[in-house]
Amino acid sequence: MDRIIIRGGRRLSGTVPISGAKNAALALLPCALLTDGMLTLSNLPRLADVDSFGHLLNGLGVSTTIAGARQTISNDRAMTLHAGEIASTLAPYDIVRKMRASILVLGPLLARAGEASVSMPGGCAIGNRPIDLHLKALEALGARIDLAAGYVKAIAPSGGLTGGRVTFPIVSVGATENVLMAAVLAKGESVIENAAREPEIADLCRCLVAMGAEIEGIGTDRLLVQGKPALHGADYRVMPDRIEAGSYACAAGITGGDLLLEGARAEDMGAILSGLIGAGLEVIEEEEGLRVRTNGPLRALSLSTAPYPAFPTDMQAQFMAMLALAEGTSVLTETIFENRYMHVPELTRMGADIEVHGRTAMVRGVKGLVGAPVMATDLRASMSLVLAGLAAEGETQVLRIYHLDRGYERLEDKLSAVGADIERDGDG
Ligand SMILES: CC(=O)N[C@H]1[C@@H](OP(=O)(O)OP(=O)(O)OC[C@H]2O[C@@H](n3ccc(=O)[nH]c3=O)[C@H](O)[C@@H]2O)O[C@H](CO)[C@@H](O)[C@@H]1O
Ligand SMILES: C=C(OP(=O)(O)O)C(=O)O
Repeated sequence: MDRIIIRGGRRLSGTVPISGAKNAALALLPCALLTDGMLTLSNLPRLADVDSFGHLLNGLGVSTTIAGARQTISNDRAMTLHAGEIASTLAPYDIVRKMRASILVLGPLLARAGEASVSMPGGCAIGNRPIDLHLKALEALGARIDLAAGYVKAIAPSGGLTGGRVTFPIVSVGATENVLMAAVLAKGESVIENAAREPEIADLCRCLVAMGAEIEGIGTDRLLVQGKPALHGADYRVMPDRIEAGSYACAAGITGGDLLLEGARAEDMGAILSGLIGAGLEVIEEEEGLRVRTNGPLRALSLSTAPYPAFPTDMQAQFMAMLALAEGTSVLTETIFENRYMHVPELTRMGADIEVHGRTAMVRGVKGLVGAPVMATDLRASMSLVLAGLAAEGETQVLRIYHLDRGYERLEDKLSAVGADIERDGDG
């Protein structure tokens, strides 16, 4: 198993190309199931999750062809997906357990093929992560759902799904995406209230519209969908990854650096940028992207995660690493996932002073961190350890980096190019 070795203490400066967004790509890929036309997705990041999703779709009868792959650091990979027919409606445990987002084939399969059997994703390191809201929303469109032997078995009525009203009791990104992809092929009108407003949902909506769907309220918490009998193929470019961009912004902050995040979009990153500015960084919108640079010492701040447009849970761990070196005490509150502080004991081993009480973490800034072998159990926690390693004195080894490969494209290449001393080693 690979490990990442970082010798810290170098100031980062230069340009980091921001890849297509993992969380947008994982919602766009299943759109291929909604049409017998060709869907071409460009700016698709090279990530383990994207590959896994491709394999999942192949098993359902979707052909996937990579086009325009340029072997350069600035990613521009396109994939053409074609589901002439749905060959299978089964999403097996072996793939779903690797990638929770596999549940996003449920809505499209039901809508197009009238049935689906998808392994229950189960919990994961950051929390319990139930799928009850996905299932209730699909039931509101007429689906009959049974849980048996670890699988969700869903069947549409004989005439297909019908439009319905869905009011989510809490905001769920995945459940909003699933019901949206079902509603675009349901008969009649659907209303989705308290929909998630994450930019990745708007990206999904825009792709569906390009495929012939009719959706009003894009970017708001009330989506109105007029179902269509069929959708057609389209070409769509995946939005830039705001979480990857935010992570590299923290790399600039923690190393006292100056990075141009090429392709990053300020309009998707309001709360992240406010957090960076609150921590004492300078953020400048430039033609090519966002420049983030240090402007004096890092400052403590208080952050609470919540659904978009508030501060994203997917940035909490990276900010915590950066704030571990800020002047003063920061208070971070995690309101989305019940177990998203697994980086804390590892950061503490590197010299951070962090105390967790329930959902709140008190981060008392320290003068410096010290390199150590560390291990994390999820994607963003792993990134927080990489960030800590970039600033730490001496060598940090990050183990179990398969988590990083799920969500950060060419991490070592991108960081080396801006001055980090980082390498991947094959024996971790
Ligand atoms: C692939 C993808 O896009 N993943 C993102 C997506 O995950 P995901 O879509 O899984 O997250 P949700 O927005 O659904 O989860 C939000 C909260 O709702 C709860 N919940 C969710 C569904 C449900 O049926 N029942 C229920 O109780 C969850 O346990 C969690 O506490 O949004 C999260 C919150 O922004 C991000 O951290 C993930 O990176
Ligand atoms: C939690 C995340 O992803 P997923 O929902 O795919 O586990 C993430 O991207 O931080």
